[in-house]
This record gives sequence, structure tokens and C-alpha cells, in this order.
Amino acid sequence: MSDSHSTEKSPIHWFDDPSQVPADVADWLMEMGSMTRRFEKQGVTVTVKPQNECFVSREELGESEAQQLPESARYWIREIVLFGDAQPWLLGRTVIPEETLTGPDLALVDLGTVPLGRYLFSGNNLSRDYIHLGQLHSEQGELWARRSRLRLSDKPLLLTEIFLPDSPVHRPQSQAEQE
Ligand SMILES: C=C(O[C@@H]1C=C(C(=O)O)C=C[C@H]1O)C(=O)O
Repeated sequence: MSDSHSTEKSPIHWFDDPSQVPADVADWLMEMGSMTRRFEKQGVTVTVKPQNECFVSREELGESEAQQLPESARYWIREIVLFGDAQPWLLGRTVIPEETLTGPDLALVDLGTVPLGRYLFSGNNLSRDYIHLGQLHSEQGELWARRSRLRLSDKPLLLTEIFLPDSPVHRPQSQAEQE
């Protein structure tokens, strides 16, 4: 994912008060289950294309993300584009302290095209500390975003998701979807 797409390089405005987000958008952004599964319920095939996966230092994270995670010698970065059928629906950026990559969770560095949610929601050891709602000013217009700190067996990881114009988050809900 080029820098212009990287969520860390792009200034996302995080809302202090979720009520500043329209209710139909907040319904998506506050999704507590798997976003992959929620997208699939729209009747599309979800695929993921990794764009960048590597270890970085805390300094390379930038202040906004570093503040959300404990000190670590290095962090695994996974940046992806998620597609609903052939349409790009979401940019995902996951930051994982290497102390989280223990035991079976080391598999997180080998996900490839498997959606992160398939791994995260496969067990019963996932919790979510918070969801921040945000908006990104981009060349594609104002894009809705969210940032979650998740925990696998209490080990943290940070996930930022930017919802692209073709995603259902930006499309007014059809009557069928509301039923
Ligand atoms: C975290 C989930 O997985 C999705 C897939 C991602 C990936 O493969 O890196 C990243 C963001 C998510 O939208 C989810 O389904 O909730």
C-alpha cells in the first residue's frame, strides 16, 4: 500500500463523541463482530490482497499508533485492501507488538490472503478494548474510518480500517438491507 494510502501517513480525524457520526454509519463502524462476515452478509465474496507486511520499530509507527500500544522492540505491520466481489471496500492496517506473536498467534504473520477476521473470530480469546470512530480527508473524498484495540488472550493489537467509497458504509442503505 503506497504512502498515500497508508493509514498512518494519512491524517484521520478521530471523533471525541460518536454521536457526531450519522446513525446509519455508526451502525457499521460500531460493528462488534467480524467486518468480513458483515460484508459477506451483503451477498459478496470477500477477498483480501496484502499490500505490505513487515516488522517496524516503534519510531516508524508514528505517535498516533504508538500511543495505543505498549513498548516493544518491533511491531508487525499488515496493510491490506479488502474487496467485495471486484470492488475495493476497505483499507486495513494492523499493528501487532511482537510480544503478541506468541504461541498459535505467531500465525498472524502468515495470514496472506486469509482475512484477519477469520483468524481473530475463530477462537474464544478475542476482546476489544475500544472502537474509535474517525473520518479521513482523502483524494477520494471524506472516508469513514475506525480504529480498534483488540486483544488475543489479553495480548494487544491495533487495527485501523478505512472504508472506501464503494463500500456499503458509504452507500445509503437500500430498503432490503434495512429489513
Ligand atoms: C478484522 C477483520 O478482518 C478484516 C480483514 C483484515 C485483514 O485481512 O488484514 C483487516 C481488516 C478487517 O476488516 C474482520 O473481519 O473484522
